[in-house]
Amino acid sequence: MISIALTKGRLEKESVKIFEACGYGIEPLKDKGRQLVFHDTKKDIDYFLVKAADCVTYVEHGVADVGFVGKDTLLESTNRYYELMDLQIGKCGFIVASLPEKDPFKKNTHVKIGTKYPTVAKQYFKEKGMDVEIIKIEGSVELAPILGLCDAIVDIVETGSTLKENGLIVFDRICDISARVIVNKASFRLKKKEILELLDDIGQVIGE
Ligand SMILES: Nc1ncnc2c1ncn2[C@@H]1O[C@H](COP(=O)(O)OP(=O)(O)OP(=O)(O)O)[C@@H](O)[C@H]1O
Ligand SMILES: O=P(O)(O)OC[C@H]1O[C@H](OP(=O)(O)OP(=O)(O)O)[C@H](O)[C@@H]1O
Repeated sequence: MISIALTKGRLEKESVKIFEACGYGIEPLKDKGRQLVFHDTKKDIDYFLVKAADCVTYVEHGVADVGFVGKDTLLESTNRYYELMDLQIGKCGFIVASLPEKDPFKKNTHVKIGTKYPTVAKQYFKEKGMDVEIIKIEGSVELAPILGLCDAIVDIVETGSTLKENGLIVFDRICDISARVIVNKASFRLKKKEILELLDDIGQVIGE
């Protein structure tokens, strides 16, 4: 038996599609109501639906053998797991953005960056040789430079419509993001055959 922690929300539907394409018995997840634990109707697999950061926690603690989670979340976490596959779903990117007149790279004084991703932001500006103040924000990050909480933001962009509708522009693209398969280190030793089979099945449907 293996257990898989799936990130609920944006990655959920596309994750379910992958298991469907693999021919797994994932139907219970398609009509789930408020249920959070599911057993595959064809394979010996349990699925849990969790928030992104918790997906990493469950995998690190070995409660889930495998996790499907965005690279954005992994970049903010520790790395006490194996990252074994790019699922090619949940594609988006990290950017630095602000109002056109608030270019953070042209400011000579103290620069404040609002973000849900402090580790990524800190690392990025450190590499640029800029000593910035990071202000942690939990959501609606685009509001922060508009209201004057910060000079610029580090956030996720997918279609670009949130930035556009709020009058913000991109000053730099930090990196691409997509969902990854992570695996608990001990599980990979103890359940290697089952996990490799799973990765092989997924790899075939996503064309890796
Ligand atoms: N436009 C996007 N905005 C945010 N995340 C996206 C986007 N497109 C893909 N993703 C991916 O989907 C994952 C889950 O995002 P989702 O918004 O569902 O949850 P969240 O970031 O934890 O936010 P919330 O606190 O609103 O649940 C992200 O970690 C990221 O990898
Ligand atoms: O480029 P787009 O397609 O417009 O997507 C980007 C937006 O999506 C995310 O926010 P989310 O919807 O997760 O809400 P949040 O503000 O609660 O983080 C992200 O933080 C951006 O605000």
